[in-house]
Amino acid sequence: MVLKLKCRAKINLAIDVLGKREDNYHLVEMIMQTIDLYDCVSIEEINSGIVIESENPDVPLDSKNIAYKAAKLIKDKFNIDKGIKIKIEKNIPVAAGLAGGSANAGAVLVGLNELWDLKLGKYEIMDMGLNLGADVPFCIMGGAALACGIGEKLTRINGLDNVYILICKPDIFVSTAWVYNNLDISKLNKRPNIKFLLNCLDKKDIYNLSNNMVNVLESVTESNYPQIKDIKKKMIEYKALGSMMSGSGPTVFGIFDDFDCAKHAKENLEKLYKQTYLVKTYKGGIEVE
Ligand SMILES: C[C@](O)(CO)[C@H](O)COP(=O)(O)OP(=O)(O)OC[C@H]1O[C@@H](n2ccc(N)nc2=O)[C@H](O)[C@@H]1O
Ligand SMILES: Nc1ncnc2c1ncn2[C@@H]1O[C@H](COP(=O)(O)OP(=O)(O)OP(=O)(O)O)[C@@H](O)[C@H]1O
Repeated sequence: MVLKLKCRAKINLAIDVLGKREDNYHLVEMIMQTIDLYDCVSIEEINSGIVIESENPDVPLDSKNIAYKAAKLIKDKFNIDKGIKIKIEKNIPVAAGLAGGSANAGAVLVGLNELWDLKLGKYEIMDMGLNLGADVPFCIMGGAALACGIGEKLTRINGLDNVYILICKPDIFVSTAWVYNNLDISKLNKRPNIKFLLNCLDKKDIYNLSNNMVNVLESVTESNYPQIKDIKKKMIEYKALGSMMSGSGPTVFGIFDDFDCAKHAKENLEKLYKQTYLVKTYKGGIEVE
């Protein structure tokens, strides 16, 4: 039996960093939003081992793949001696700040729970996901959330409802660890007002939301990669209500209230940056087909 799952990318509408834990992970306050840009992950039982298949050359096919780690975690925890073949059809840009790998890992946990009838509840799966990465629990939950702790303490919130999001990823590689390690918390001059932004979401005021988004990681990535400023400037020129870097970057997103403006922006940005996608925000998370 082959089980097929869709797993979606996220953007961050706000990121604040409040401190650092002893293990060097940072304490954050973030607004997370799922978007309808998804990878298709199919899983199939085999006799032994963990096999990863993907046609995208940027996706590792060995134990470095976070989907491999997810399968190993389940196999070890439940002493399962059967193997698994995981096929990843990538649509989410890799190393983008969109949590594509985390979404794949989430899909494997959700899929194996079903395939092997493990009877884990959603929160148990999310807890297991945290062992793989800070973004994994949110990818499993989906929709929109306020994320605290290192990103795992999630409170469901009213998110953006069917709003156009233009995603634009410059062709550069940014390491999440490098960005966090180069952030000087004592020197942050602009921080998000999370309460205000949550209030905007409650009132469906996407104009004030778009104008007041802040990601404190942006200045770190931006200082090394001028493309980020360039894309943000162009998004606004093309009439985005607001534009910001997602996660640790380098993807920049723009929020649009008008389809024609969003389409025009896409057509122009993709001449310079080929990984440009026009999508909408999404209410769900991982879905079994
Ligand atoms: C930037 C975001 O994508 C925003 O949603 C997340 O905070 C990062 O989540 P992620 O990529 O799932 O993070 P992980 O794979 O767990 O960690 C990658 C690296 O990022 C740093 N890291 C991550 C999350 C966090 N709260 N503090 C950190 O300092 C750590 O150096 C870690 O070694
Ligand atoms: N299943 C996977 N899909 C994509 N990349 C993967 C996967 N497994 C491991 N990787 C490795 O992880 C790195 C980060 O990829 P990913 O697409 O998850 O980044 P991201 O969007 O920045 O994630 P996040 O926002 O959670 O930090 C890549 O450089 C890639 O080599």
